Amino acid sequence: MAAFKTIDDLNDIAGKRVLVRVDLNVPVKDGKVTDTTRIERVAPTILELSEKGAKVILLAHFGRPKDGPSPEFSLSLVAPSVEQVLDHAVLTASDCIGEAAASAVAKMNNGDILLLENTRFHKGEEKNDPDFTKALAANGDIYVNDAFSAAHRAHSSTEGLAHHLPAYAGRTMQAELEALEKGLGNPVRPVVAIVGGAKVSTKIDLLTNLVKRVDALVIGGGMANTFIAARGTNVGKSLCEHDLADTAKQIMIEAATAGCAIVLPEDGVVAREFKAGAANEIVSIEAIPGDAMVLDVGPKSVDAVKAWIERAATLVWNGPLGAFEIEPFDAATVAAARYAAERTKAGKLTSVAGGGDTVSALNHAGVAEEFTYVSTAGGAFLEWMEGKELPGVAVLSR
Ligand SMILES: Nc1ncnc2c1ncn2[C@@H]1O[C@H](COP(=O)(O)OP(=O)(O)OP(=O)(O)O)[C@@H](O)[C@H]1O
Ligand SMILES: O=C(O)[C@H](O)COP(=O)(O)O
Repeated sequence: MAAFKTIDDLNDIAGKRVLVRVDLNVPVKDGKVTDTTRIERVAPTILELSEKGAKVILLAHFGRPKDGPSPEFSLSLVAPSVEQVLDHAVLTASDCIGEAAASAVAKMNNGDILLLENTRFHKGEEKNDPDFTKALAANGDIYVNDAFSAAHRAHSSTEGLAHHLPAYAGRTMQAELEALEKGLGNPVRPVVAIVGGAKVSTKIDLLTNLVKRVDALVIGGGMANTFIAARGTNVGKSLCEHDLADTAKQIMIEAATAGCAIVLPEDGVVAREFKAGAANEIVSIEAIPGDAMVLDVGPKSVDAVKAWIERAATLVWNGPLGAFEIEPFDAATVAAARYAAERTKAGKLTSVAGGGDTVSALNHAGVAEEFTYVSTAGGAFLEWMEGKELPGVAVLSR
């Protein structure tokens, strides 16, 4: 039995007003949605509830408006894409509470889908203000949260509502929680984590939590330079947070105490310019030229990463191994991603990945679909990997 109620626990919902919190915080350029992934993820929940005859009322935030309503942050920009992805009419209302919302809800027929305006147009949303939460709750009989990627926020629409209405996890929330449980909650061992990306400073909590939870931690990307420098190795002009040497040492000590192997690059691909096609060479990590920077881990390191993936039953991944946006410094990330996908397809590995750049890197490698689960959440995925309790998830727990 799931640790939280899901749509499977909902019976006889025809005619019921179901408030569904979704994450429609999608990228928009020149007034058009440029990536509909998040809408596609919540579509199954919306359509399932609509098919069961519920009046489906969507609640979402969009951007970070500071001073109340503004056209730039209006969900009316996103509504046409929601309609397109759902292939179903989507009604809209000019507010998420008050008369505008109430009259739009009153006009709904069973199975209709209504998108209310940006919840963050009201200050009460981010304050989780009880009066605002009550005003939202007035339009619903049931609350379904399908916005894992906003679950690290204790806001009225992500947390507060669950105290006012019977609360259930939507299909995407359910899938995300089940995948994350397999990744770190109750994983099959050995568990290997790959953490890369630019800086240690943004991922200290993540690294500190992981060394206690996984059997091996592979560190790549720019952040590996900080660990290598902390060991006393010269990293030339590489991206490196020298002031975090003590933090890196402490993480290595904690890993040793917990029995977690730390895997650092043995070689690197160095260049003198941060640009696509820059002249480059492979060097041992102990011999980085003083005027060069490491932009990717080298072939020996890739072999070591693959060997760890081969040993692993579970892989969690956040952050690319190199500057994957500029070729040829995408090579290690692409090779490791493809190998993890191959092992997953062969049924040997459970692979869970998340993070904005990580998802782009897996898409670039052409294997995002082949991982066991790729999270569309940014901050929420990281906080979950850091071992923090997510308020929007905690409140759904049975
Ligand atoms: N050796 C390197 N030198 C400089 N930059 C690097 C290096 N390796 C990786 N990067 C950069 O790290 C960035 C990705 O790191 P980040 O930590 O942001 O990933 P993420 O956690 O998946 O993404 P997000 O923060 O968007 O969720 C990329 O822009 C990449 O170019
Ligand atoms: O885009 C996201 O990660 C979520 O929608 C949360 O948005 P926020 O960081 O503005 O709360």
